[in-house]
Amino acid sequence: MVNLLKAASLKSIAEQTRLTLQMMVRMIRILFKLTPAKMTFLSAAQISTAIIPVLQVYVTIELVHRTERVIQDGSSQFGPAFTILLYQLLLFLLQLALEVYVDFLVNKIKLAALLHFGQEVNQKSSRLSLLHFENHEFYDLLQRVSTGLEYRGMQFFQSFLQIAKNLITIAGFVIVLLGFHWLLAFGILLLIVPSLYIDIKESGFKVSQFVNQTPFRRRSIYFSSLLTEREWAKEVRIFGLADYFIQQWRKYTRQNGQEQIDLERKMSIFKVAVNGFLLVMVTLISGFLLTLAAAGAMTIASFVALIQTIFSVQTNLKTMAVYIAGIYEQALYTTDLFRFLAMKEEESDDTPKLPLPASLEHGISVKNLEFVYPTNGRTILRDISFEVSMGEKIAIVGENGAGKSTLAKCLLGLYQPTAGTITYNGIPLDQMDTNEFRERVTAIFQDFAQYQLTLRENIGVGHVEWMQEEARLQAAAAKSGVDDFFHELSEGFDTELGHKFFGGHELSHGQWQKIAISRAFFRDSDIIVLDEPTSALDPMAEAQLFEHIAQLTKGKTTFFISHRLGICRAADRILVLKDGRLVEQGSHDELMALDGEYAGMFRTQAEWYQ
Ligand SMILES: Nc1ncnc2c1ncn2[C@@H]1O[C@H](COP(=O)(O)OP(=O)(O)OP(=O)(O)O)[C@@H](O)[C@H]1O
Repeated sequence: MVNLLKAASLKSIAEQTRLTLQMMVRMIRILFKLTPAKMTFLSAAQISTAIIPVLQVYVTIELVHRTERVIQDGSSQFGPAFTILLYQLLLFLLQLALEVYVDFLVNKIKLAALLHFGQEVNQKSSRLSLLHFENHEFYDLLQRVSTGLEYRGMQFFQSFLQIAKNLITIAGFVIVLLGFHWLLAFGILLLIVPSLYIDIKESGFKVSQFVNQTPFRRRSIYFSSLLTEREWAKEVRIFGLADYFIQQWRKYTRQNGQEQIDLERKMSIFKVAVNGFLLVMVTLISGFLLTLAAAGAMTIASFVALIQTIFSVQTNLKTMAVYIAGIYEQALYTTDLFRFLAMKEEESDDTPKLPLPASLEHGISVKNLEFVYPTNGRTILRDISFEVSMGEKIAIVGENGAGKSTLAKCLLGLYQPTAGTITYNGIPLDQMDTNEFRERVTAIFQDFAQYQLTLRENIGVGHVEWMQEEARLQAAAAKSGVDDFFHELSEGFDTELGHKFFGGHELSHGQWQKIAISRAFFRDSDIIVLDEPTSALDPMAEAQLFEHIAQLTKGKTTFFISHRLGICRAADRILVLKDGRLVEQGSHDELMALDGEYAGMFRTQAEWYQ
């Protein structure tokens, strides 16, 4: 720890201070912009409470004076002494009222901050490229910025106000002390330096520890969720995993907790030393006061009040050091927040984006497409080229891991190709207005969403503006086979689905998949991508769906990925991927005649049905 403290040079404190001031100004500006009136009242109320302790010193001096007179002259002096007691009561009541008011304002501002920063973080997450979600460091950062958002700005501002308040109080006390002897004031001011230094250092260590511990904290949360969430409950029981997961959870939780305790322990040695030094200094200053009293430089009343003042200053200094350290800590967390909010969004450059033409008569063209996952640097798609005419039904097939889903994500603009181009009607995907493009495409993935919401919302999110249109909902439900179990839903489209809220109606996996498919139909877009759309459907439902798909997607360009090669017969063209390369393409009959990769896979599957 000594080395740690040495390493934390004054230069790094200066750098930390610059960053802290920068973050503080930025954050406080945002809060004033969000709730100008409340922030102004809060500042005024906090500053008013700062003056009260200084007034209390004068009231105490006066009270001791008048009490002396009561002792000397008897009950005739009772009235004036009582008046001072009343003043004291009034000051306490005023302080109480201000504190209650401050609490109320703080809660209001905290809510405004939570709504503001929560929205910013959520909005940013939704606008970042999908690739960030493949990166563990991104999840670490996301976890750090989403924790305690309501406190971020407010703790900053409150610490700032508390420091200002304490400074005003200390300044008042220093003026009181100066009235007696300059040395008293000087000695008191000297006390601030060591406690401030040690607290700022501690905050720096705590934040870097918090950052370093994030992956382990996420691990511990993950193990806890494995034990508490329904998704995993079956396997945990069948495989008897509870003990193992609890052990793992304990391991990470204990490791982080122990490191924190170790840091506290090491810091506490320094803190005890510094605080011990402060107490010795306070005693010396009090001793000096005693010598002043002995020299007849002050009355008993002043002596009592000044002793009280010196101890109050010491408490105030300690509090202030804690708040200053808190500000440094907040600044480091806030840096994370602003870094996250400044991350480059999917569509961040200012070059004007091209609109997607109403008719896509020139079709889709993929040329020399290559894709490398940045997370592991592996080339997943290489040199893929093909053309698709509007209205064509394209099946994409291949073994597990061949790159089918990755290709679908590239076609949808969710992943940017590392090399090569994808054009829609001659316009490269990266030059197109993303929002407009996404309005024209729809996709259902293997891991489709099961929204724990009503059936209306589950289908309606395909096109939010149409969510209340019963006829459209019914049509989409009929096309995907949701009709088959609609009668089981007590509230029709307004039935809550899923187990998470309001005792919702739980569905089978295949029923959820039908709903996901109706969402795609509900959107009514020009281009449809279905990534294994029928994996959970029974053979009858699958056959029905494919009959429907042919009609429903009439005039629409459809890509469907499937391992069930039987349904590929319905496709106009089949693209066969192998190890990230396009090895064959053609109709079912053409590929069977070619007797290559596809024919081999088809025959193997067919054997199972014979
Ligand atoms: N997020 C990722 N980061 C790194 N590599 C990935 C990621 N997702 C997939 N891969 C790798 O890319 C390759 C292709 O995966 P992809 O999901 O596109 O295959 P697929 O043909 O759709 O497979 P399946 O039939 O099993 O669904 C696999 O080798 C996989 O390991």
